[in-house]
Amino acid sequence: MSSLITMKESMPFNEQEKESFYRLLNARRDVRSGFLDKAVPDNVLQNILAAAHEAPSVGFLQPWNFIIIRSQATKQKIKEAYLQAKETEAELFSGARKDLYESLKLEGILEAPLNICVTCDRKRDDNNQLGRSTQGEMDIYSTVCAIQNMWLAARIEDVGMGWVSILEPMQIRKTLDIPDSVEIVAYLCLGYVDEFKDSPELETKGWNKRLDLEDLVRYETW
Ligand SMILES: Cc1cc2c(cc1C)N(C[C@H](O)[C@H](O)[C@H](O)COP(=O)(O)O)c1[nH]c(=O)[nH]c(=O)c1N2
Repeated sequence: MSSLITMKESMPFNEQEKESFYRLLNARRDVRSGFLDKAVPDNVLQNILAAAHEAPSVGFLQPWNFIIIRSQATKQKIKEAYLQAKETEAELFSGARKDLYESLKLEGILEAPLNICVTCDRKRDDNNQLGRSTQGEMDIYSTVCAIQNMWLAARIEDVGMGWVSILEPMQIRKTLDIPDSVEIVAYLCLGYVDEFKDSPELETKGWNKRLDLEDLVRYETW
């Protein structure tokens, strides 16, 4: 594990560090294509997982698990599940919107050397209700915080990461033998890539635009 990750820092961040951090936020991308045939070394994977494990979690539950998938046979089953789910999702669109949907590359399951399924154990530390007695889904939100940390760590390690949610959770559960009490939060594809794009692909391909931040911020009440 990298010493950078375990180092406890009480010092404020200097200007260069701040600049790097904001550059990282800006440079993070969801990556679904351009995966290279190059393995992610164990120490790099460890850094990404350690970053996830640094995430905040309600009641300090740390409700996450990470299933590391390298088997091409398993990936193939997940890819089939994706194709099924995508066919159903495509029915939601018509005309030019459907054509655009069909033209998008929305996963990199087979090409990415590494797939990771991130789960939330809903029974972990069951008696520890701190922070979630009124909002029971806080353990899931905590797991999403871990995934965002992975996204950032992957980017700084030069590893592309994409989130594939066009999947029926039941199919993932069956393929990966995940117990019922464990919620599937994310299916991720990771690997070195030929490039990180400057902007979200869904923006450059005309699916959606980045909203103006000022339109989203309200003061005092809704
Ligand atoms: C919870 C969740 C689930 C998904 C995604 C994201 C998140 C947060 N995204 C990626 C999404 O399209 C992407 O984040 C946005 O388009 C913005 O692009 P950047 O992430 O900034 O590159 C995504 N992309 C995709 O091609 N297939 C998918 O199934 C999903 N699923």
